[in-house]
Amino acid sequence: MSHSIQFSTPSRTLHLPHTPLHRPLSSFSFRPFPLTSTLNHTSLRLRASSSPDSSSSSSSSSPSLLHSPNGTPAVKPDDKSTGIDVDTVTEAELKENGFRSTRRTKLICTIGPATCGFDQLEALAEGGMNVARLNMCHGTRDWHRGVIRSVRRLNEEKGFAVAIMMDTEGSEIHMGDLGGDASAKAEDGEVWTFTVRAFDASRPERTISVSYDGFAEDVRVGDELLVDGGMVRFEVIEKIGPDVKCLCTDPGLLLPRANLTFWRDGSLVRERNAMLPTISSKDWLDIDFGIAEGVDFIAVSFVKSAEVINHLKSYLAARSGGGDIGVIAKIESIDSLTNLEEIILASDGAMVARGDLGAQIPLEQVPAAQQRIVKVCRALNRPVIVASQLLESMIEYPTPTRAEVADVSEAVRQRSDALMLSGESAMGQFPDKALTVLRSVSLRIERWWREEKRYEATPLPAIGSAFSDKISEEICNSAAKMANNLGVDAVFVYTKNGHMASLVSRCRPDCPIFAFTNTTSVRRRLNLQWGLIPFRLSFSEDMESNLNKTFSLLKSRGMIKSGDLVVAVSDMLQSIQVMNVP
Ligand SMILES: Nc1ncnc2c1ncn2[C@@H]1O[C@H](COP(=O)(O)OP(=O)(O)OP(=O)(O)O)[C@@H](O)[C@H]1O
Ligand SMILES: CC(=O)C(=O)O
Ligand SMILES: [K+]
Ligand SMILES: [Mg+2]
Repeated sequence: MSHSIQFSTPSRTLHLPHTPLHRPLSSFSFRPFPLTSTLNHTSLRLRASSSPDSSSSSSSSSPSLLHSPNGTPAVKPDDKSTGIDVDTVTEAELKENGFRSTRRTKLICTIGPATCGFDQLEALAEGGMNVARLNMCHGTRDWHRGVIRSVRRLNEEKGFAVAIMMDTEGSEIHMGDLGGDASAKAEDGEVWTFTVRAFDASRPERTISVSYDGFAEDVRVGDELLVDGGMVRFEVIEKIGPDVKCLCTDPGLLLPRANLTFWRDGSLVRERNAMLPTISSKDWLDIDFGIAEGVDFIAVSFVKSAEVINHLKSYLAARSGGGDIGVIAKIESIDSLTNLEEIILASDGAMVARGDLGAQIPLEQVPAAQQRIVKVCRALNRPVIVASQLLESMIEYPTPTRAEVADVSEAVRQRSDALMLSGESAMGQFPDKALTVLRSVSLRIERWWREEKRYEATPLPAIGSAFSDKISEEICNSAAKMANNLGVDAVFVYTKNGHMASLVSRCRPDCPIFAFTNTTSVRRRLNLQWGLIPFRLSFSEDMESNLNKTFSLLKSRGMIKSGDLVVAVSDMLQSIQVMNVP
């Protein structure tokens, strides 16, 4: 006995015959309407009815149904029964503890000198890295190319779907590199020279180069100069041509290419900054490099408005043949907070870049800004990353502070999609340990959330404007609700462009979401989103056959077992099915 719920119009009842193969408990199927003028007269009617039970011949499982990211079967030719590509970490997690134990919060590692080797990258992937971030402020393009290719090789050889995020330098004011030094210590009372001169060879003692030619002109004696949002502070005491003499008033560690801001009478000086382009000419060259190397995301630093995002997206569409690269807006300036909603709507995701944000607004305002950005992203269905200083002390020490653990917990509790390591993984002494901390804290807080049954009080606003989008949204909302209420083991989502998967993820269901998609690039991009376990699958239009194949492949790998309860949705046939794994 099964039920189906249908959509109907006054003129026509749309009913999709359901052919259950796996003893479905129920099925709800409907198709999006063609977008015609009859839409205005559309009424929604829910009706329980008997579903015609036809014995469709299920196709037997194809050994290479699920492919590795490069499109080749991830199995050895002699292992025909297990043609499924999944990374070892997910597989082990699923086998050991079942669906419920998998981590939902995604983890991003900035790659730098501490982690750029193949073995180091592999250790990070094994440790749960979902996305590798490359900060174009540092390193040469050759260096970045080497990292990108290593990650790709890792994906191909081990079945990982680690995505690559390229982060633009932007044209804000920052220090130069330190002539090869990893850091420099500024002590209280010392006088340092900030200069727009370039050095030929070695850096003169207590001298720092500044990226912005107008610097010496713009600062005034008496201004306060903040490195990295106040990690080190100076007071401008004298200007001599291109050199600015500054007295250290708050000592600390100067890191290569650290951000610089200057303050006058308690306010950030930003007139000149506002004239600088968000995407500099160097950034455009980096973007071309990113397109050529096939990066998955471009994170745009110091976004001020939606315009620059739209501009970049149309450039990418023209250059890379359409939406293969996701554009992430970094929220790290006052302007980006002012124009938050329009920026997020224009983007494919956002980053709470707390490092620079904390240099532009008072530090005590950063937590509220973070909460707001996370909420807006969730409402508008864009993945959101919380970044910077999550485990800063772990650059030097093997254990985090209690405060850092509390900060990570809060980001997970806010249900952000991803957490990001910067210096901890790029140049810290304990990159693997920092990743382990992110992983274990995420798992613990996620479990706490489920145990406490802390469902969100506020419903998610409707976002789609086309009617078929609205249907997708309703299907995903309902599927997630059913998954929670029925206590199912997993939601399966079959999606071509990833949109349905993101809609399910947005609901943050209690169970993990297995996202099956037929392109490698979509698979990697889904790896940024909360709760999604992305697979590549060459699926057909026939959902029953897709399900059958998936079940047998996952079962043969011991990743699911008979009796597991699954809710399945798809963007080909807009339907919800609930069934036990046969
Ligand atoms: N590719 C790299 N090569 C060398 N060092 C790096 C690299 N990437 C990061 N680092 C080091 O890690 C530190 C922190 O990382 P990162 O600069 O990405 O911080 P961030 O505040 O997130 O950057 P930004 O605000 O510029 O995007 C840097 O100061 C630098 O010392
Ligand atoms: C990540 C970054 O750019 C910041 O926190 O400033
Ligand atoms: K950057
Ligand atoms: Mg920044």
